[in-house]
Formats: sequence, structure tokens, C-alpha cells
Amino acid sequence: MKITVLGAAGGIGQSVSLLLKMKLPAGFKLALYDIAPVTPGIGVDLSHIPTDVAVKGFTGNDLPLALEGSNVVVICAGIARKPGMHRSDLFKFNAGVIRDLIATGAAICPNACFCIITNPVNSMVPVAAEVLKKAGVYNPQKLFGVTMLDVIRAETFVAKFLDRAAGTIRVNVIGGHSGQTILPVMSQVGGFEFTDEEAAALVRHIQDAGTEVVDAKAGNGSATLAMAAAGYRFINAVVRGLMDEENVIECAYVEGGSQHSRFFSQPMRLGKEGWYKVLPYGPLTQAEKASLEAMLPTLRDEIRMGEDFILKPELFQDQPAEAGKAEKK
Ligand SMILES: NC(=O)c1ccc[n+]([C@@H]2O[C@H](COP(=O)([O-])OP(=O)(O)OC[C@H]3O[C@@H](n4cnc5c(N)ncnc54)[C@H](O)[C@@H]3O)[C@@H](O)[C@H]2O)c1
Ligand SMILES: O=C(O)C[C@H](O)C(=O)O
Repeated sequence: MKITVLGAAGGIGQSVSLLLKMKLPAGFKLALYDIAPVTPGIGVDLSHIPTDVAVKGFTGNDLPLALEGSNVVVICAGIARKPGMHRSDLFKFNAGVIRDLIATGAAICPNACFCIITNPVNSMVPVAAEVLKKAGVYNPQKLFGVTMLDVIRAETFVAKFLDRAAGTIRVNVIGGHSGQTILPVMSQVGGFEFTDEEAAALVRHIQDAGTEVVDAKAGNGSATLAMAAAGYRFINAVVRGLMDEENVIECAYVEGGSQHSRFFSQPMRLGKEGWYKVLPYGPLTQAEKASLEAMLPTLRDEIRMGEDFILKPELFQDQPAEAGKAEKK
């Protein structure tokens, strides 16, 4: 099996590539691509780690070589937030990056699973879907927005709050990956009932965690290391599904599993052909139902923006590639 990381020279790209090189099963191939000319060197560097995962870095015009024969394509290419920015401020620049990378993926490895980390995830996945559709190769079961970072944050913060060992708590996070569209389902955390105030404080922390990192890094990027850990957990789940392991369940942002919006994040079973069954996340409390209803207009607008970028490109011609609004809480 072959995994390709696009944006592999970046903060997430290098860290997730290290995890993949160290943890993928023997016999796997790992291809790294980035426009940064250092990428072949990153491949050489990683190749000195004693695991039986063959790794090679590509740059420039060699994107097709990096994608050739790929089963899983991980995309973390593009720009990241600086303090004061909303994820949607990355839209125009990153939408162009996703459009071009996915177009090549559609031509070279149309049957791969495409896992999109690049922000704003809520809009980048619809961009990718429309490009794949135009190319006649769209399979909704193989296109994922990676929302796993919200899940690992939720699991970390809740375990700490409950004074439980890290890694012993499971939390589903539904919706999308920006501000109020991130909805951790606190009412379904096994074995504990939060008060409304406790649940609201934990939800706020999870929703604001990306901004917390952006502010703490003070202009030098956003989350990379926790994202790499989350990315590895998700890619590993996709791979285990492709290898026909049973009962592989994670949350991801996909098309076709929800009545709420065209794309929606929720728990799902992964298998030989990508995800194949979304799973219930349990009954929501009144407060959670209200939060879900409140997020839907934003989520649907962010989805429409991604679709329009491909279907109505004229709408975007006069916009600057990067604006600078404050992140909405
Ligand atoms: N889904 C999530 O939960 C999540 C979490 C953290 C960050 N992100 C997003 O991931 C993206 C990457 O973040 P980062 O911190 O690694 O950024 P980074 O700037 O460190 O790395 C981005 C890399 O992309 C490369 N790149 C740019 N255009 C490219 C292209 N056309 N082809 C190939 N490579 C290209 C750059 O050269 C750079 O190496 C950002 O959009 C960020 O907002 C998402
Ligand atoms: O917040 C960001 O811009 C990066 C990422 O989406 C995160 O949640 O950390």
C-alpha cells in the first residue's frame, strides 16, 4: 500500500510523515510532495530511520510521480492562520491549492482515499468533491475532511476534567471544523453526566483550542504536532479499513451521511472501500440540539462557498487571496 503526503515539508507534513515512517506496517510505501525544494531531502532524512517503510520525497513537476499508485492521499498543503484570522480567511489561497492538487490526484490515482487537513476544512472538502466530480471520478466514500484534532482535544480535555487517564475517554465531535460548527457530544460521554455549565465550558475550550494555539505561537503558525498525532490516528484508521479490519470507527467530515447538510462530521465505520456506514451519535440534549440548529447556516454557507469556487469561479476573481478578519468564537 502507498500513502502520499502533499504539503510534506510543512509543520504538519513533516511531523505526520515521521509518524507514518515509524508506525506504518512493513512493506508500505510513503511518498512526500511539497513545492518546497527541501522535500527530496526530507525523504532522504526519513529513509535513515530503521523501519521497512520505503520513503521518497518529490518536488517541482514530480507531483504525478508522488501520486502514482497511491491508496491514500493526505493533503496538508496551504497556508495556516496567524493571530486575528478566521479559518475562512485562508479560503481563497487554499482553495486554489486544493483544486490543483486534487485535479492531479483525479488524473493519477482516482481510486485513492483523499484525506483533507487543509483549512478551512468545511469548504475545502466541497472544493475537492466538485473537482473530482468534474473529472468523473468522485466517490464520496473516499473523500474525508480530517476533523480528528477536535476529537483528540475533546478526549484530552474531558479526561483531564474527570481526572481519568489520558486515552481512556471517547468523545464524538459532530458538524464541521470551525468555531461553532465544532460540536462535541458531551451528553454521550460514557459514565459521566456533566452539568450544563460544565459541558458548555468544555465545549468552548474545544471550539477555541485552535485559536489558543495560534495565539500562543504568536504569528508562527497553528497547531502542527497535535494535528500530526490526530492525522496519524485518522490515516491509520483509513488504512486499517482498507486492509479489511473490522470495527474501525472514527469521526470524519464526509458527504452523504447526514440530513443536516451535504457534508457533516460524525462517527463512521471504515472499510475496504473507504467509509461505508455512518453511526448514530446518540440522542442530543435540548442544549446540544439548539447548538446544532445554530451552526447549520454557517456550515451550509461554508459548504456553498467551496462548491461555488469550482462551479462559479467568476464570483471569486476580484477577491484578495488572504483577508484578515478576527476568528469568530
Ligand atoms: N484539519 C485540521 O484540524 C487542521 C489542524 C491544523 C492545521 N490545519 C491546516 O493545515 C494546513 C497546513 O498547516 P501547516 O501548519 O502544516 O502549514 P505550513 O505552512 O507549515 O505547511 C504548509 C506546506 O504546504 C506547502 N504548500 C503550499 N502550497 C503547496 C502546493 N501547491 N503543493 C504542495 N505543497 C504546498 C508549503 O510549501 C508548506 O510546506 C493549513 O491550512 C492549516 O490551517 C488543519
Ligand atoms: O486553528 C487553526 O487554524 C488550525 C486548526 O484548524 C486547529 O484547530 O488547530
